[in-house]
Amino acid sequence: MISVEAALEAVLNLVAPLETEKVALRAANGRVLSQPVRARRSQPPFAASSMDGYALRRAEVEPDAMFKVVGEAAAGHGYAGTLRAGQAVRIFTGAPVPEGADFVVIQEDVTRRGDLITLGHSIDDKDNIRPAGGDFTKGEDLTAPRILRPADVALLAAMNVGQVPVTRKPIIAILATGDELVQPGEDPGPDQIIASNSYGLAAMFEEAGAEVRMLPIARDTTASLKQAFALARGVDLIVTIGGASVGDHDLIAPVAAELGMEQSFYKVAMRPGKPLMAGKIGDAAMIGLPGNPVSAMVCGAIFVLPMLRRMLGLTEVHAVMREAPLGREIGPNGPRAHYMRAHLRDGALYPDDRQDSSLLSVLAQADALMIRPPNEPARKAGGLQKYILI
Ligand SMILES: Nc1nc2c(c(=O)[nH]1)N[C@H]1C(S)=C(S)[C@@H](COP(=O)(O)OP(=O)(O)OC[C@H]3O[C@@H](n4cnc5c(N)ncnc54)[C@H](O)[C@@H]3O)O[C@H]1N2
Ligand code: MOO
Repeated sequence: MISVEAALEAVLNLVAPLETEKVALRAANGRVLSQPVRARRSQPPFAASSMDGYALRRAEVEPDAMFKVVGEAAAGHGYAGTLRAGQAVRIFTGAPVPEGADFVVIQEDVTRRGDLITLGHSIDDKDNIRPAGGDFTKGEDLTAPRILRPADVALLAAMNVGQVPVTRKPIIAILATGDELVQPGEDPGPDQIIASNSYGLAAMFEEAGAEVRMLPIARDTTASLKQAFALARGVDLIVTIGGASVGDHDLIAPVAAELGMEQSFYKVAMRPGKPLMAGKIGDAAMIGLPGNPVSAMVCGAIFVLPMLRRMLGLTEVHAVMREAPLGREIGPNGPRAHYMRAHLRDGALYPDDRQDSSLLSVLAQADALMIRPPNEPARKAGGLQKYILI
């Protein structure tokens, strides 16, 4: 049995960043920008008014000063001429500030009669002009790698970038095994249950940027498993669920070995998740998750998501570790690191009383996995406890 840390290092060594593809800006949200992208223009491209009012010369601003309105500048339609002494140009938000002007008086501070304006008595010092390139300048980079958020998409659009270089989506095959399993919506026999893990894991991986190929459920026979593995050809990562333990029907390890799997480890000092295995089958990485639903989901979060992030070319691949005070006392931990389903209440962490690895209802209600190191002694409430959000 190896430690969680050693297992994490081993699974990360099984994968590498994938190649770049270009996608249309409309398809870029949530993808990982793989290379820096250069702004193709400055924004704003010209000094622009930030208010509706009158453009004129700052040096001429004083109470009761009068100006002649000689034209108009609107967004998309600038004033072609040059402003001279005693002149003003009617201007609107977003319009280019005319040559010769360096100040915009908001219209609330002006009285207009015909084409003459008179300034009021309390004009702000602020020029109401956004300088050219004040947001970004041509040639400036949006740095990579980063997961593109809606704000990044807006920025890329403003930079006039229509095609975005992103990391190709990792393709993950999910292979559930077990005679007891049927798909949701089917009619289970009296000894059967629904293959819930595949759906939870698919959702988890897709949310993190993978393309998931859901394989048919393999029966507990060598032939059925081999058939399912064959359907996984060409994927980047094969995730098996169940059949990982030591029972007579736990066939993942022997079948994977027959298919040429180079195993990097089997069994991790972690709870839940002990019978985890990982390795390579041909060019694909493979990770075998335990079948218990909570074990599968916890191992998905702790091991598969970091693998996925590495494939996506991200540099921060590990789950974000946080700390909060423990809300109640807890007994001593056993020899495996314990990933306990916990609730966050008023900033403190309360582990659920029920920690059996079959309880999806408890997992679904939990906010966090609090992480206890192996053999940790009993602890009182109040001390800081490490956790990750789920
Ligand atoms: N003698 C021992 N027995 C077990 C040990 C052990 O060390 N010695 N380890 C236990 C631990 S810990 C775990 S975890 C499980 C893992 O076993 P497997 O990975 O072989 O999983 P299965 O036996 O196939 O299934 C366990 C459990 O999960 C249900 N299951 C399986 N797949 C799915 C799925 N896709 N969706 C929903 N539920 C699923 C399955 O019906 C079983 O109830 O082994 C312990 N045993
Ligand atoms: O490790 Mo098992 O995953 O404790 O239920």
